[in-house]
Amino acid sequence: MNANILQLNVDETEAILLGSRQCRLSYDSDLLNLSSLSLGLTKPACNLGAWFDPQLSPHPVPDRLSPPLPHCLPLTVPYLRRSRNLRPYIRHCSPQLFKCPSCQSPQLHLPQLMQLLQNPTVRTFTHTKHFWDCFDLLCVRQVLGFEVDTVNSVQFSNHTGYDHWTGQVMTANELHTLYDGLKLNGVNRYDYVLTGYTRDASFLEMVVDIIRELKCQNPNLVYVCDPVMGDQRNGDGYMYVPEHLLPVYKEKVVPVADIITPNQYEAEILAGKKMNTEKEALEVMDLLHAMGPETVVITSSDLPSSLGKDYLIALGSLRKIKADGTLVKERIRMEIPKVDAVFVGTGDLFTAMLLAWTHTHPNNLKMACEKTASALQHIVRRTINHARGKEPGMWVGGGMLGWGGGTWDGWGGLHCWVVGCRVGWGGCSAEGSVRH
Ligand SMILES: Nc1ncnc2c1ncn2[C@@H]1O[C@H](COP(=O)(O)OP(=O)(O)O)[C@@H](O)[C@H]1O
Ligand code: PXP
Repeated sequence: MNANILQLNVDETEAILLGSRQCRLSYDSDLLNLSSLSLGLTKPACNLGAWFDPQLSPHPVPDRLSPPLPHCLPLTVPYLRRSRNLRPYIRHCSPQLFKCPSCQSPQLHLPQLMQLLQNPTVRTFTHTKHFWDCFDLLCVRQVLGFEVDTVNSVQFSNHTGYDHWTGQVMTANELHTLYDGLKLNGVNRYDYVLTGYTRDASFLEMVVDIIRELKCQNPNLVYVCDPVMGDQRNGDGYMYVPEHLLPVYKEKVVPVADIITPNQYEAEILAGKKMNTEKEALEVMDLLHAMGPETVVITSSDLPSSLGKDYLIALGSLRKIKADGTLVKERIRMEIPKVDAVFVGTGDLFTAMLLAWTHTHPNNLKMACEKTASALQHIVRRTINHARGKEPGMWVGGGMLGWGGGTWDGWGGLHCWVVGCRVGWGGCSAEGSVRH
């Protein structure tokens, strides 16, 4: 767990039992014994998908798990391979057992990325295969089991943090045409809409119109807005979208959003107030709540951390009035170990993860934020290790999957619409994402 930067949550530790039906049925105890840990199993779930990552293989292999883990897992693979839906994902899988050279304990080696999807189908009208969107979509759709339709709000050569970039910006008319297609087919019912980078004011206004319409279709729709506008560089804020987008976000977009995920700079310009202290940060979040959203998460800030300068602070705030009229308020502060590099697109990933985890923990913002931050931490560390040559390529699969390790139940048929950008041509390599 330490190696994967996870903390044991005593209230909610998730365990997964893999094996043939016979093997699973033979395990009838309510307690799972793992080395010195005993986990009580309260809510079994089955057939939800499985992720294997060699980085996660327990070390040393616990000897009190029954049946022993090294025997159980290789048995599982042929069993899973028999399922028609799962076969394509595991046909290259050849699990092997080998002995750890140092301690001689049995180790299980599985291919680095093996994913079994709960909902393998996807209705996608604009397919994106490029880095950041690919990352977010993989994250939400493939790893966490959502069906996602994507719209490329822009298609750029690279991130706009670079000195030069080229590409196309989608117009409001083009977005409307796509949406019309969905409407004509009667497939415009979504559970979530997530928007990220956009740089055209009329496009943003069209997004708002569409969200209003989608909310009529499904009054429970949750709109998650990452108001991507700018960031701090060397202590000064700067915009990477045209400045006239700010009033559109303030007056039109944020008021229809349910969850917003600005960074410190974006929170300050939206609220029209600087946050130099935690007290001011809480005031900024209150101002943002007053604009509309029930949930505000400031994804990073340079507020001082009690743990020292190597930590960055993220803040969350939930403010909602329940049906009985009572006001629910929750504030969260996370101290996140800083990795000494500048990452781009982490905000996108944070928002995608938060969407997924608030879905799983609708009444527990703290848990959703912790799981999101944990994933981000794992991924930025792997990214930097890879960039420094300490880890092999294709970290994306291992990084994302390494952190999950749980079971997810009850996620059938959710639809999510992502309006974001398509950036870069580098495929899933880490180099494109780190600027020193
Ligand atoms: N240098 C870093 N070290 C550790 N974590 C980081 C770093 N940069 C980003 N992150 C992670 O990514 C999340 C979002 O980053 P942030 O910079 O706020 O996004 P953006 O400015 O792109 O919206 C943070 O909450 C943190 O978990
Ligand atoms: N520029 C473009 C083209 C982007 O796609 C994004 C992320 O969506 C950004 C800037 C903002 O990136 P960051 O998450 O690093 O703030």
